[in-house]
Amino acid sequence: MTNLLETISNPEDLRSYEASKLPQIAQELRQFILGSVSSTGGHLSSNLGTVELALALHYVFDTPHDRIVWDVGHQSYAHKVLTGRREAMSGLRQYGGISGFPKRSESEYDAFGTAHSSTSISAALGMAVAARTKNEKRNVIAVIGDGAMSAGMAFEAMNNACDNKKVPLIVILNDNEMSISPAVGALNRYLVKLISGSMYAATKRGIDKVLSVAPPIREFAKRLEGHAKGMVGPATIFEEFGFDYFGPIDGHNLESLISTLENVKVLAQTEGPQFLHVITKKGKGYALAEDDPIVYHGPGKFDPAKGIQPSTPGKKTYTQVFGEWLCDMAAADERLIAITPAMREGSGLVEFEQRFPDRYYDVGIAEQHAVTFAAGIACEGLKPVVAIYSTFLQRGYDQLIHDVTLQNLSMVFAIDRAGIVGADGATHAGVFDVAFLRCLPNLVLMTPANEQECRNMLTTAFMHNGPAAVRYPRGAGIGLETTGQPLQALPLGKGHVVRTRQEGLAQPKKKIAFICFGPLLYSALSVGEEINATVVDMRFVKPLDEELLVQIAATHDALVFVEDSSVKGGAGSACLEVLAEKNIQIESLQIGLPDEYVEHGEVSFLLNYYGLSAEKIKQRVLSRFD
Ligand SMILES: Cc1ncc(C[n+]2csc(CCOP(=O)(O)OP(=O)(O)O)c2C)c(N)n1
Ligand SMILES: CC(=O)[C@@H](O)[C@H](O)COP(=O)(O)O
Ligand SMILES: [Mg+2]
Repeated sequence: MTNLLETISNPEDLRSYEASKLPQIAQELRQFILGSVSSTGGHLSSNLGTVELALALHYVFDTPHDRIVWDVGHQSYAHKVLTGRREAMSGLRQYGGISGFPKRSESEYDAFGTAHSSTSISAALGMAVAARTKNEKRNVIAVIGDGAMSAGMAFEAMNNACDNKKVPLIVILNDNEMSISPAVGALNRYLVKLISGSMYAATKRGIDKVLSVAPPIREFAKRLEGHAKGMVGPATIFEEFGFDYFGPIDGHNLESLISTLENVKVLAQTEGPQFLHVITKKGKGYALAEDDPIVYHGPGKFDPAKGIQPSTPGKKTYTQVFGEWLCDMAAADERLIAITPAMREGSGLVEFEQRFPDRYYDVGIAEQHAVTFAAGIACEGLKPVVAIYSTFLQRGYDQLIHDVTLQNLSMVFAIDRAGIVGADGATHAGVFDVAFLRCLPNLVLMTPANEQECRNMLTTAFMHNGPAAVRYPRGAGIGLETTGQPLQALPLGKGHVVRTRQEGLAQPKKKIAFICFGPLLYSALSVGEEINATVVDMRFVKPLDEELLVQIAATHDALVFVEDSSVKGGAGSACLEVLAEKNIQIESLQIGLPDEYVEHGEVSFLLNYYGLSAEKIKQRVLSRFD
């Protein structure tokens, strides 16, 4: 049988097929995604779940003239394949290859860049308003998951959407009852009720087969009228927001999807904002992913025939170090409360939830709420630990200022994924936190160079009377064993000298000192050994060990600041501010991430690319000072 997927270079090709061919294309597409993602790594479960939806959308709508905004965008692989990037999928998330998320610069079909959740309805509404203002006939579709729908931004957008009456906005809720871990919260419970209620009503009334075939347009119109007159039972929350609501329908039934979308398309142009609720299965079509969509949410490479195999334990990741510390600290101090905005697995909280369920809060994709919720807990004398990725803390910045640091509340921010994160790229790189945190009064900010320091810093943060943050990277440390180590705090604002340059050696001509923040200390140390430089582990970005800095400046000819965060506004800049204030002049070089967005790719490759590998650090230092 001819492989139809291979004949499709763009959605026009897809639209040239009879609808009866779509199930075959869906099957080929699903197989392709499984084969492709298992050979590159990437987001699998969500993509297997949206194959039919992507096909139906590109079949019914006139893309790229009509706009599709994929929320988070981790489910956009089928869309990528159908829009000319089938071959490029082999380079997915690798340096120079295509992104794992929609990206405007990558394709005209990527209407909006996404990766951080819950932006789709706002962006789509903006596009729909623009279309109406410019008198362009265009449909704009936001595809948003049930997890992403839990965030404040999605509600802010819905709150605003129907005030802009008659804009051609279509919101599709892709409901698979999962976030990365099981979806949480009242909205999730409401959706579950909505699904079971609708199915019940449909069966009882024997009218539209809600989960199989969609009603024709006159049935849609009848239902709209019925809702308006309050005849079809209570309105859904989405109708209360002002949308026309349809569904739930089976998001794997192409016939139903296509006829429903055709109807919704007409209604959006005449009636304004439409809301379609589709039910999908995360991991659909690959039994292992259906059974465990969490493990297959974002796997590395694996053999699809065998599935993901247990790996031989290697060095512990910082996430594991944090997860262990959290359990140890919770056992030692019952004031500890752990909070995650929907990142239980990624942040290392699985064991904590099992052991301390009463002190565990998954608040959904709600970083702003997570921070202020923790602030409230801190006001009452308990000790919240907010486990959050650096990039997602960006969402909670005002809360961090206004609710936490301004009130000098005692709480801990365990900031994971600081620095370069690798395959997720620019949207997820944790490179701005040092710059945006170090300017906040009252906040203590620590950068561990290794696992033991990480554990000690978390303890320091926990014991500190005020807000404190520890930022640590994705992946493993140097291999220090922290299990069972005492919970020991460090002296506040004190760095330490790891290596002292030896006097009397000929090379290099200048006395150089590396002033390091975080895990790049070990790259600097290996260069320091080679070129006979002093190496300092500063530990604290705030408060800075000014005394040590001044002393090192007084005894060296040049300072090299090393950090895995943005040079602009970074820790090196903090040191230079102190030196300038004290009128100390010394040659210096700042090594960190440049004033540009970090690409996706392997971490080791990117470190080298951005001049942060030991080899590149050496080259840069010698070419500057030797
Ligand atoms: C602001 C923000 N917080 C957290 C995440 C991490 N994250 C990515 S996907 C995801 C779950 C999304 O669930 P849903 O929208 O239902 O999509 P599904 O994974 O079920 O396909 C989370 C929490 C993110 N991308 N953005
Ligand atoms: C799409 C998204 O935001 C997450 O799935 C993210 O890709 C997870 O990253 P980690 O693999 O670092 O947990
Ligand atoms: Mg979901």
